[in-house]
Amino acid sequence: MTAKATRVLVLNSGSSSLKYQLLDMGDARSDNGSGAARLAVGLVERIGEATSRLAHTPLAAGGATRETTGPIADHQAALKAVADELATDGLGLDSPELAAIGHRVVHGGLKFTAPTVIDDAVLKEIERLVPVAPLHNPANITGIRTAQALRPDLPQVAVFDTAFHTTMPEHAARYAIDVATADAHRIRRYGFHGTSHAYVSRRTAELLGKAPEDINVIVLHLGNGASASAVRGGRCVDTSMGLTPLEGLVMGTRSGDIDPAVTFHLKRVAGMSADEIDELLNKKSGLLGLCGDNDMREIRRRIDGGDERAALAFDIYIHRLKKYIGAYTAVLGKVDAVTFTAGVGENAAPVRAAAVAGLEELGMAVDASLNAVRSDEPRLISPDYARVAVAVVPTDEELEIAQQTYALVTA
Ligand SMILES: Nc1ncnc2c1ncn2[C@@H]1O[C@H](COP(=O)(O)OP(=O)(O)O)[C@@H](O)[C@H]1O
Ligand SMILES: CC(=O)OP(=O)(O)O
Ligand SMILES: [Mg+2]
Repeated sequence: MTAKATRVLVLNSGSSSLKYQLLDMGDARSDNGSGAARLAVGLVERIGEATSRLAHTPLAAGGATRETTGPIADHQAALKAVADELATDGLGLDSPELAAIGHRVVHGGLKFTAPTVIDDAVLKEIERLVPVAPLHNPANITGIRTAQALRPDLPQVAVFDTAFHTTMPEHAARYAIDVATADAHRIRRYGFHGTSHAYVSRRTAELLGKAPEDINVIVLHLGNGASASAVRGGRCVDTSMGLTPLEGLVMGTRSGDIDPAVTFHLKRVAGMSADEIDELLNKKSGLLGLCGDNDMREIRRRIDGGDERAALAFDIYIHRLKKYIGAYTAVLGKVDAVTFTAGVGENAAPVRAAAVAGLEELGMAVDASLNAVRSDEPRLISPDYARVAVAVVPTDEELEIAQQTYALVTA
């Protein structure tokens, strides 16, 4: 590596999307107080459909967003299109300034507790975990293989969603099922969105002017996938997702918690196969299954227009969220902050207001005018008198992945 190689490309491959950022980790023009400068950011969405869309913003080259629409068949084609966009701005993947490529990998099992340079053995292990992250690990693997083909000489680093949760105590990580069966098949609660929970809990401490070691935080990561975590002194002690990203909160298309007997019932009574039930619970449930829409913006529009199905879906979503706030208050004993993050948590003021409504006895409240403020900055939305701070902290998985990747390859 030359002394000039200070850039990191971060790839966050979702089931049907690819988010990316190119960052300069040694640039004084930091735009986020981290010592890192964003050179380009973008998103490819609806991969595999006829209406794929690539939105690319070359921040280093003037900043105007370029949009391209048209079919992008798979994650390999998506990454190639992104590489072309970057090359147009003189930020191509062939640059000698690129130090590494950092990949979000959703399931790392128990083996990976820290960022890891990817070799054949690491890739094999990520492949072995596909059955427990069927929507995510395959996309992550395609991203890694495509990036390796484009820059075989560069270190590729995996940053795992599961890593932050490996501190969970056994009593939170184990399911109450036969131990021999669980151990034989590595069935336990792993948790996901860990990079976000780690980043957001740390930023919450900063917002409160405290050290992460000195506070307890409940983080509510509400995106298309959604999860809650209980963080004591900077370490995760419980989280709502489990063996797979299906457990826990109501999500865009996933059911979250259900009685496991629903699955046998569907098999025995409705004659559904395991794959059909998997598809039902992961892709046709949650808000989408309840009301036909998975985007919270659309659901709020429908509620404002008097739509009762949308209102019931919203109420079910909020009821589950409230249960987890209560549960994690009990797990932590003392809560210093409840922090909302990700697409819904950062943008949907009605979700924040409804989730915290009626929790005054727990010391939690939301100030309506603070909650209505739109901002990209971390901020408090609780009134001064509230014992527990309620905060909105925009997540930045890409920055966190870039920092962990750069630290590893420059160590
Ligand atoms: N202005 C907004 N108001 C309400 N919800 C929003 C808004 N913007 C985005 N969202 C919600 O955020 C979701 C996407 O969140 P995001 O964290 O980007 O998810 P993911 O990373 O899982 O794709 C959308 O599906 C939508 O429901
Ligand atoms: C793990 C997970 O659910 O990720 P996402 O929210 O990106 O789907
Ligand atoms: Mg996400």
